[in-house]
Amino acid sequence: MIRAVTVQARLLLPRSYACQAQAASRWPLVSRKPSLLDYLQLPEHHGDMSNAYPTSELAKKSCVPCSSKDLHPMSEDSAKKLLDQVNGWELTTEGGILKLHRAWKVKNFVKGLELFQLVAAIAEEEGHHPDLHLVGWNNVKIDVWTHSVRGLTDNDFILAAKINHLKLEGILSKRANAQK
Ligand SMILES: C[C@H](O)[C@H](O)[C@H]1CNC2=NC(N)=NC(=O)C2=N1
Repeated sequence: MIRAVTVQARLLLPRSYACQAQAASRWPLVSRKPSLLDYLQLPEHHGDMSNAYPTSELAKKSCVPCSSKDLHPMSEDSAKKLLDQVNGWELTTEGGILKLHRAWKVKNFVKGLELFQLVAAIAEEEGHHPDLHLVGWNNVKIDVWTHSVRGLTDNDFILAAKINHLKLEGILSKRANAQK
């Protein structure tokens, strides 16, 4: 009985990637559900290393608690300087609040929810959460900002960089992304 409870608990609790890898290695391969690790990709080494390296550095960092008194919103200039480390993300301002924004077209509604699940696992691990939108059944939009300071902090760029390392081949609409 204890084993059954343990197994149930393992499936439900968010866990760090390393734990997940270890846990996944112990599961019978026959019916292993894809874990978050199946969707994580390390940045491939392209010819041009100009912005592959900084992004992986950013993605290796961890967010600090948003309740920290040392957290302050960064200026728009500071945010612009960090943008080249988070490919595909742009700055937007909504209600006077500076945010990071990115949009994807996914294969279908369920794949959009799968993407949300992958992002949620990172957010829970980091204690830092994005605003998730799934509109017109296959358009995912994600906004990232630090609510406690009503602006952008390093936490937001770390979260965006980690999201950028998700392997999304099976989730994104091939047609839409081929056009990019
Ligand atoms: C107590 C806990 O740190 C806060 O509620 C966290 C949760 N996740 C968060 N996520 C974001 N994006 N901003 C926050 O201010 C924030 N605060």
